[in-house]
Amino acid sequence: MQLKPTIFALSSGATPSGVAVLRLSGPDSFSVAETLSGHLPTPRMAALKSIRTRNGDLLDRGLVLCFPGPASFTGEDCIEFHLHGGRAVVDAVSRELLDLGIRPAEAGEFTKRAFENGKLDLVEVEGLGDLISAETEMQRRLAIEHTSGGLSAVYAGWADRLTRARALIEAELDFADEEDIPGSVSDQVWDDVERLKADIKTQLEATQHGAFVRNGFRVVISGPPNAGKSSLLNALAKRDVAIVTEIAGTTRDILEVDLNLEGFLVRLVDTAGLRETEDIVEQEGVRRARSAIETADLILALIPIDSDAEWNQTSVAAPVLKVGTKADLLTAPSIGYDLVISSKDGSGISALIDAITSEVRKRWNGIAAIGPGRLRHVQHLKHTSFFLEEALSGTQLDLRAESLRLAGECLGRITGRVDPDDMLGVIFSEFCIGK
Ligand SMILES: Nc1nc2c(ncn2[C@@H]2O[C@H](COP(=O)(O)OP(=O)(O)OP(=O)(O)O)[C@@H](O)[C@H]2O)c(=O)[nH]1
Ligand SMILES: [K+]
Ligand SMILES: [Mg+2]
Repeated sequence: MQLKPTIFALSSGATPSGVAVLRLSGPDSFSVAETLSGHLPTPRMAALKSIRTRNGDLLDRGLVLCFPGPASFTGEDCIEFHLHGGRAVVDAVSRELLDLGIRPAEAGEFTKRAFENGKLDLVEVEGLGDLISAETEMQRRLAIEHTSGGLSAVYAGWADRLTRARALIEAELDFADEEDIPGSVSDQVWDDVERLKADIKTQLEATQHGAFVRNGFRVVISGPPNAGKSSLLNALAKRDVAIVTEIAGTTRDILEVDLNLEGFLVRLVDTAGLRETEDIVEQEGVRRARSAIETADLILALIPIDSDAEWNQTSVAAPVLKVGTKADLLTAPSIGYDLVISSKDGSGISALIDAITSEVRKRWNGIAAIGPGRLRHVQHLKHTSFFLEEALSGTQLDLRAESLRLAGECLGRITGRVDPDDMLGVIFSEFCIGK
């Protein structure tokens, strides 16, 4: 293992806090920890220690843990100091570490080392990032799947199948004249490649679905100017996020507020009122509003119940809820709306939240499996299946084998491990070529 500089960082949240965890990783971790806190405890066992400067001044008393590499998070020797979580305490110990030649870690540097030392693959790294930033229960569940290696194992299994297929095809190419190679392994290989392609198609769909858990279910609030869109956003957010005035054309930028509905991230999007206008700032607002509608999972089409405006955006893909607004202004029954609300007196708001939640559920129930929802995975999976199709439809065996190789490479990019040398091992285990 290549030796890198020793780094440290505050790994717990912002100070002040009950406990602050300072983490060190790298070849000098143990010697530095010994300088500060004396004899190190048994690996992975916490010990209460006095932490002192080199002059013997007491900085704090706290727990010290050591994790010898490679069985540590980063794969390097690691130390954790569990200090009292005061800013001055953390600063004093950090200063001492700097004086001892340890440098502050860059963002993600511990995880980067874990990846470089083979402790985590890219899928697990992404899962870890998602887990740390997870705000809803569904995001947590999705992320924990991907940190614990479940998905990596699926990809690794596919990579193995591809490697095997390629090895068999190349063996057929190389040793076609020899007698002890089974007549035609091709049929069996291509059957499996066909199955793999189907598996990847399923995974691709699941991965695209994951975007909805990871990035949120986008609910776009649309309608004519002054429909009460920003008022509704504020009512749902329970705070004054958007400017509300009686002037038509108040909102121009896209405004987003996140809600957590039954464990799902729901992203509410307030938009400019749709109308023809000479004002170039408002024109840009309307353009943004239209593009928000195109990426919506659900559209709330707001129309004041005392107006004769209509929702006429016909070519949208997402489901549309027609919401009559300003219900407090009219007592007569209103028809033609899915729901009627008043942001002023709050009527209908909880029914609207129920309706949004039920749309989220509907969407969720239509999903058989869920993947990480990352564009990177989607792209690599698409490329993989492109090359599988090339391999399946090709006529020349050597070119088909090359397509399998390219497919394997695309798959390998997902986990960050492209393993070209796996080939020989498989060839030798399948055939006794050397005899
Ligand atoms: N009586 C009543 N007035 C409302 C209600 N909701 C909004 N308004 C008023 O309608 C006007 C427009 O509200 P906004 O929330 O700014 O409407 P908007 O759709 O965001 O308007 P633009 O951003 O200009 O497109 C304001 O004067 C609000 O106070 C409501 O439920 N009842
Ligand atoms: K307005
Ligand atoms: Mg507005």
